[in-house]
Formats: sequence, structure tokens, C-alpha cells
Amino acid sequence: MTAAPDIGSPPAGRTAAERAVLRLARPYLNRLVGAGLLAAATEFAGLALMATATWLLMSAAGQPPLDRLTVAIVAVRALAISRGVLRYTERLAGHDAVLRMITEVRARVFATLAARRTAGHRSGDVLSRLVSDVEAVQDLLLRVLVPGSAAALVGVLAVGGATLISPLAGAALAVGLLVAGVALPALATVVTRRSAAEVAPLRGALATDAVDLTHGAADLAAFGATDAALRAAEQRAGRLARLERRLAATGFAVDAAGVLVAGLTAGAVVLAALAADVPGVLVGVLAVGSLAAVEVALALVAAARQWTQLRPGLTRVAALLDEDVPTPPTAEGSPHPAGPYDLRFVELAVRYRAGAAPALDGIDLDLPAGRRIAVVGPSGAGKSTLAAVLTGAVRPTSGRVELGGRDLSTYTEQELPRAVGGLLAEAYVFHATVRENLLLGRADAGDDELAAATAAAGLLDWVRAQPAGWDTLVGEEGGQLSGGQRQRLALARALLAAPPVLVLDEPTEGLDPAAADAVLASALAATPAGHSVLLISHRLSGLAELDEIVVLDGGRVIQRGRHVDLVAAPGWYRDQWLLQEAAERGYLALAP
Ligand SMILES: Nc1ncnc2c1ncn2[C@@H]1O[C@H](COP(=O)(O)OP(=O)(O)OP(=O)(O)O)[C@@H](O)[C@H]1O
Repeated sequence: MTAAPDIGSPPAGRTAAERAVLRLARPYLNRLVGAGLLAAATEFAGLALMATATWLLMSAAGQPPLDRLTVAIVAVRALAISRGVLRYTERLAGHDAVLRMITEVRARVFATLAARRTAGHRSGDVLSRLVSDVEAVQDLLLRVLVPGSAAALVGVLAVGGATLISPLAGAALAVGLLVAGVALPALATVVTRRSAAEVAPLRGALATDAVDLTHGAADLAAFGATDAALRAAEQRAGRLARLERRLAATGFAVDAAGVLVAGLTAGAVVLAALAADVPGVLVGVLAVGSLAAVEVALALVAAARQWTQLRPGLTRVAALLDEDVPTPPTAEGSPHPAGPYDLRFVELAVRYRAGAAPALDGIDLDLPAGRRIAVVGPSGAGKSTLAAVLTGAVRPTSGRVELGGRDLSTYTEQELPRAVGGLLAEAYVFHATVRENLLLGRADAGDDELAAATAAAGLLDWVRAQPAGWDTLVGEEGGQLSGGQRQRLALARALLAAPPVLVLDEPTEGLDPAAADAVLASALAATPAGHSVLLISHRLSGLAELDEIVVLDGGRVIQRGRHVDLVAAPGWYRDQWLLQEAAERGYLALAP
């Protein structure tokens, strides 16, 4: 298995993203073409309405018999009504096609992201892909391709109509339409591309600033860094405002150029028609029709601007969709994986980023079912990465993990949590009651089981002391609990789930030494016999009962054995043990 490619890597070629979107749109092509034709019919009805109304007004000025005008009067009414109806149907058809397609795109993007649960993808990043990047696909079709092709079609029809009246006027209109529909959009893209590319990351940075300045307000104030942080945010906001002003000014100049092109085109068409001796009424029709046709073509300027803004999102979605989504194997995938859960790490290596030092570097470990081991080591040694591989949150770069004789990667997303689970680093406590947080571990647990798990985590007395008991609300992210209580609640939830392979990543973090020893002992005692335990810990106290202790450093196993043997041998474990003992003796001597 190889590490996933960088999430932002663009696909080859400048229009590869658009081609990928069109490939996806293929099943909905009929509907999209229908929407495009309806959009063209809408624009054409508008243009025909202007031309017919002009003919009607100019002809009426000559006071002909009314019956010569009847058809035009009816046509004006019919065109006015049909324009509205056509616009409505076009929106309906376009959105129907695109929303059907987008559901599928979202599902595929989600499946690809879920299959690439390598580290380095933050949840916010994933959310932005699911929401904004997928919307870029929607906008490309609805705001760029459908209106763009409609404008092109109407332009061709308008030139055809004008040519029937006067070929020279048709040629003048064709030139005007090319300037308005091709040259101006290209110019708008070129002059705004650089600023537009800078605006998106700046907006992202400002959103991050807003979060940091509010969530981190207390810490910024404590370190006297509030002013500096505010100044940095203000500078970014100023730069964004300058860029947006520049974009607005450029947009205004392009729009003004569009109006100029419309006027010049109409003028050229009139001159050409006069030179060709076209009757006066038809010259008027050509003039107004040209203005309306250029107006339609100018919609391409807006489409081009939109396209420039959509490109980064499209490129990312296309990069994701180009990947083959590995479908989880189902042949062996019964919902209840067969035990016993012997665990083997074979030459396991994890590298978070190409070129970075490996977080795990050739780990070989055997954990027969029912064995209890601790993984210890200095900060950054790779302990949490080992747990993350085991729970499927991080995929190995090389080597493998076998669970119950099967490669871990063959476990489905339903199977794995039934076999492996526990308390992971920075466990999340939900804004719900104590009971609801616990039932996440095992939905059908009764009160006795809740009480047993909570007692093992040392939280039962606190729950009993609360007026609302199990129904006590814990606040957002457990904000109404102390750090220690939050940790105990998360531990109780893991103990209640009691998976056959229990991972406990720093279960006693935030507890004082005496409480930590007591909680660890009761948690291990509460784990059913036959269940394996992989305990990750900074503290070396309380590990004497474990079957084995594995010391990691720099992603490699540097020592292993039982506690008594490791404290007797020179090495990291004994040094650390002596240091921690001295520190905790000092702490206990000072504790009241
Ligand atoms: N999501 C990530 N992206 C990139 N690198 C990471 C990521 N998580 C961990 N690392 C790197 O992998 C290495 C091992 O980290 P890991 O969290 O597994 O260590 P640890 O032993 O659990 O450390 P600690 O005891 O401080 O929690 C570190 O060098 C760390 O910088």
C-alpha cells in the first residue's frame, strides 16, 4: 500500500479538471443539453422580442392598416410570455440534471476521502471539499457551460438572421459578437486571474484569524499577544480589501468596455445596413437586435469570471475523482469478524509525508489474544501513530497489520470498530448527557453496566453526586467537566464498549499520580479476560502487571520486556522510571 498523493495535486493539463467534470456529466448529458437549448430559447425569445417590438414601433409610425401589424402584436405578447416560461423551465431542467449529478459526485468524493484516511487531512479540509469544491462542479455546469453554450448558439442565430437581411451587417455583427463573447471574457480572465487566486487563500486565512482570535482570546491575552494578532489580522483584511477593490475596478472597466462594444457593434451594423440600402425599418431592427445580441454575448464575461474562481475547487475535485476508490472487500466481510483476535504488526512503517522522517519504522510485534502490553517512549516516538494504524485511522505506508489472521485493510468499516476500539488521543466528549456520552460505547448497556464502567474510570461518585445523575449535561466538548472528569468519562465509554482489542491512549492523562495509578489498575481489572489491551502511556507507574512493555523511539522498538526486567537493565526505560519516581515522590511530598 502506498501513501496517498497530496490532496491538492492538480491533474495534468489545463482543462483536465473540466474534462473530468464532463465525464461525470455524461449520464446526464440529455438533460443538460435540454437545459442548454431552453436557455438558448429564452435568450432568443428576448432578442426576438426586442427586434419584433422595434419593427412594430417603427412600422406603426407609418400608420399602416392595423391588420398588417396584428401578427407582430401577437408575436410580441407571445414572446414576452414565452420568455418567462422558458426561463422557468430552463432553471428547472438545469437544476434537476445538476442536482442529480452532484449527489453522485458528493458520494464519490466522500468515498474517496474516506478511503484515504491517511493523516494530514484535517476535518475542516474534508468538509470544505465536500461542500465548496463540489459546489464548484455544480456552478461550472449551471453558471458557465449552460449559459455559455446558450449565448454561443444565440450569437450564431443572430448573425444568421442579420446576414439574411444584409451580409455586410451580419459580418459586422459577427465581429462585435466575437469581441464581446470571446475577446472580452478572455481579457477578463487574464486581468483577474492573479488577484482572484490571491483572494481565496486570504479569505481562508481571515476565517482562521477569526477563529483564533475568538477561541484563543484568553491565551493571546495571557501572553500579551492580542495586539500583535489583531495587527496581523488587520493587515490581511487590508490586503484583501485592496485586492477586492482592484477586482471590482477591473470588473467595472471590463463591463464598461462591454457597453462600448455593444454601441460600436450597433453603429457598425447600421452603417453596413445603410451602405447595403436596407429599408429603414429593418435598419432599426438590426440596430436594436445587435444591441440585444451583444448583451447576450456579454454574459460570457460573467461566465469567464465565474470559471476563474471555480478552477481551484474543480482541480481538487478532479484530482480526487481521478483516483480509483478502493471498494472494501466483502467476500470475507461478515459483520461479526471471527475471533480470536491475535494481533501481529509485520514490518510496519508509516510516513505522514513523503520525505519526512517515518513515524513508525519497521515495527514487528506479536500480541496474542488476551495479552496486555504497554507502549511507552519519548514524545513523538510513534505511540499514537501505532494506535491510529490499529483503529484504521492511519494506513501503513508499508508492512502490514494482521488481526485474527486477516490483513487489517480487509476489515470493513463496520467490522473494524467491533474488533478494535477504545480511548484514543484527545477523545471527544459530546454536548449531551453523561448517559448519552456513555451509550456511544455500547448502545444497549443497562444501568448496572454504566455504573460498572463509570466506577472503573473513577467517575461514579461524581455522577451520583450530581442532581441530574446520568442525565447531567456535560456542555460543549465537555466544557462543564474538569479535564480529569472528561478523561474519566471518555475512559468509561471505552471500557463500556469493551472491544476484543482495547486501545487506551493515555487513559490517565490529566489525573494526579495517585488517581492515575488507581484508575489504571481498575480499568485493567475491568477489562474482560481474553481481551487484548494496548496501553499507550507516558507514565511508567502501574505497568508492573502488564505482560510486556514495548519502548519506542523514533518509530522503532528500542527495548521490550516486563517491567521488572526493564527497570533492572540500563536504558531509556530505567532512566525514565527513576526520573518519574523522583518527580512523583516530590509531588506526593508536596501534595496536601
Ligand atoms: N497527523 C500528522 N501529520 C504529520 N505528522 C504527524 C502526524 N501525527 C504525528 N506526526 C508525527 O509522527 C511522529 C510520531 O507522532 P505520534 O503522535 O505517533 O508520537 P507519540 O509517541 O504518540 O507522541 P506523544 O507522546 O507526544 O503523543 C511525530 O514526529 C509527529 O510529528
